[in-house]
Amino acid sequence: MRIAIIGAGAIGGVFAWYLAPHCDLVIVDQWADHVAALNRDGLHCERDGVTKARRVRAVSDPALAFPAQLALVLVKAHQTTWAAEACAAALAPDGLAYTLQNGLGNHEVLAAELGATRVGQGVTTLGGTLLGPGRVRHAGMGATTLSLTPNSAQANALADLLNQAGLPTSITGDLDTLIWGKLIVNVGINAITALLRVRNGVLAENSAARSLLGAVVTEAVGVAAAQGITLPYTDTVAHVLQVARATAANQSSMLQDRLRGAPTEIATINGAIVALGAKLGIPTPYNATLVALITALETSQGEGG
Ligand SMILES: NC(=O)C1=CN([C@@H]2O[C@H](COP(=O)(O)OP(=O)(O)OC[C@H]3O[C@@H](n4cnc5c(N)ncnc54)[C@H](OP(=O)(O)O)[C@@H]3O)[C@@H](O)[C@H]2O)C=CC1
Ligand SMILES: CC(C)(CO)C(=O)C(=O)O
Repeated sequence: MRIAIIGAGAIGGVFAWYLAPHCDLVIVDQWADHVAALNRDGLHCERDGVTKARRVRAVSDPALAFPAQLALVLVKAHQTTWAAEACAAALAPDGLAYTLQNGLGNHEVLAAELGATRVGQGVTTLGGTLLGPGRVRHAGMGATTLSLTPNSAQANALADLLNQAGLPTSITGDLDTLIWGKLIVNVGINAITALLRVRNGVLAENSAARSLLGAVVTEAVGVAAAQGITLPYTDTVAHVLQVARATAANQSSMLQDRLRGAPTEIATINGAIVALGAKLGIPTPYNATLVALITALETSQGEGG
């Protein structure tokens, strides 16, 4: 089976490293130095202090990945429009794209380009860090869950392949619970750690940060409830704090973006809560404030910010 990894940053790189010996894998990435290093030296993955390299094929032109049966979309949200076009060029006419990105709205961008019957969705709790061109760190093994839709046979084939490659994967028919379960963790942790410039564990230890996290998460729970979405845990704030403790030493992905001056995924995380809240008539002032602060930081670069 030919699989295209669209975006081999931190998490795309980890998926690529595990999948490489198990399928005909092609990495599609816009970062020319990364593509060159991958083709020249292989993909280096560090785990628990040990680094191993695997041979991979990487391309900048998505048409060179054609005809892929499956594309795993693992770019940051601001690159999803590019990823949708890359999928259209890389996929065989009956090929499917699966997005495992965080946040809301990426599925819709892909579906607008490919058609909803060619886009699946999932979440992953794997942890990854991009170390440099051709180099990633696998920061933690986690579960990946894929939607049964739009094609159960393809979903099962992909899950089998990922399990065979050593990445624990299951399938769900309840996509909303899956997506919102992960979204609310990111809503509670990412923007606050990025603003405070702290690792995740601080949110559980510091009482002021903890109560801010509680307020932000409670708004998101209200937005989920208003849509009839069942969350996968009963005490949502306690769950998010537990994730902050479990990933205490991590720099959240939004903090990492801020530290390297890259665009964040604020619009598809806290911004999605604000947009849906406005549509449903639910006030979300804490989330709106986080969106405004992160947006101000992003747009003040070069202005003494
Ligand atoms: N990292 C994680 O542990 C997890 C991430 N996710 C989600 O997966 C998706 C992808 O995230 P992630 O893999 O973290 O993204 P990364 O920030 O690691 O990489 C995304 C892209 O950023 C560009 N890039 C990164 N570093 C550099 C650099 N130093 N110089 C130039 N370009 C650079 C590359 O884009 P380009 O090719 O355009 O240059 C790269 O493909 C997101 O939706 C994220 O929320 C989900 C679960 C866990
Ligand atoms: C779970 C968490 C918060 C881990 O850092 C994450 O998904 C992220 O940083 O985006």
